[in-house]
Amino acid sequence: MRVGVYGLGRFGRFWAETLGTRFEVYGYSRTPKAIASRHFTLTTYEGLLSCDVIILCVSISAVEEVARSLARDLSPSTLVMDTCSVKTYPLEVLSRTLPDGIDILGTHPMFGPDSAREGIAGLPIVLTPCRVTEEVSSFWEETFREMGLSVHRMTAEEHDREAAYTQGITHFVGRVLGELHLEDSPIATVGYRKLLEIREQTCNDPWQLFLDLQHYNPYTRRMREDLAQAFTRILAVLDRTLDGGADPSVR
Ligand SMILES: O=C(O)C(=O)C[C@]1(C(=O)O)C=C[C@@H](O)C=C1
Repeated sequence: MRVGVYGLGRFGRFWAETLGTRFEVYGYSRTPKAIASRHFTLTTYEGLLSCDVIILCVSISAVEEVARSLARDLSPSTLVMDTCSVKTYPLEVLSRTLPDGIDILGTHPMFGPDSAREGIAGLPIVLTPCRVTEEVSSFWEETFREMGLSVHRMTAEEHDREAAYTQGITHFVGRVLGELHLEDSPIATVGYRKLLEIREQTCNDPWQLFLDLQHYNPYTRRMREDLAQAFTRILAVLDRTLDGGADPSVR
């Protein structure tokens, strides 16, 4: 099976290398800067089109444009797999844009080059079958299991609802911490070090990922509002207890 990876940014490169240990992987990048790797072969757009499976590793906001060009050029029965950090929006775009004969399987590897530095064993991946036979979905589910991943099948809606309050909240808090220019300290507590780690990991990702996570997941707005209200509630409790002398155990 020839597996094509469309997009060789930080994640695309990492995923092409990881899959290249099991499959014949061809990496395609629209920017001419892409560098070859031991585990995959660089290819042209035409080379990518000849693959049996094409894995999209592009930003969420680029999916529509990429899908439009693939829709014109793909041969029937190709499997297109996305890897976006949200699921409802890209799967809606792919089903609307790609012709009927093209299979679509949604995935979200819940890790990247930073979080999988020690390997991918035990890390979660979400599988959202969209327009694909059960046989193909099961093949990839089994493949990811054999690679040591923890596979979770869920609908796009279930994924986005849950991811808003797990990944979405983490990136939001990480970016807020990034605004504070916090420094390491010789007396740093374990908890503080964890905060710095969250800042590093989230701010290391492209700014576009942050924007797209907050924009294209329909549940992140609510998460941000909940967070803002929680912040305000805690400040109000402090104001009441510190300034008014109220009992601090009463909230
Ligand atoms: O390991 C990294 O580099 C990541 O940032 C991975 C990370 C995350 O931890 O939020 C970022 C985007 C993907 O959707 C999944 C996971």
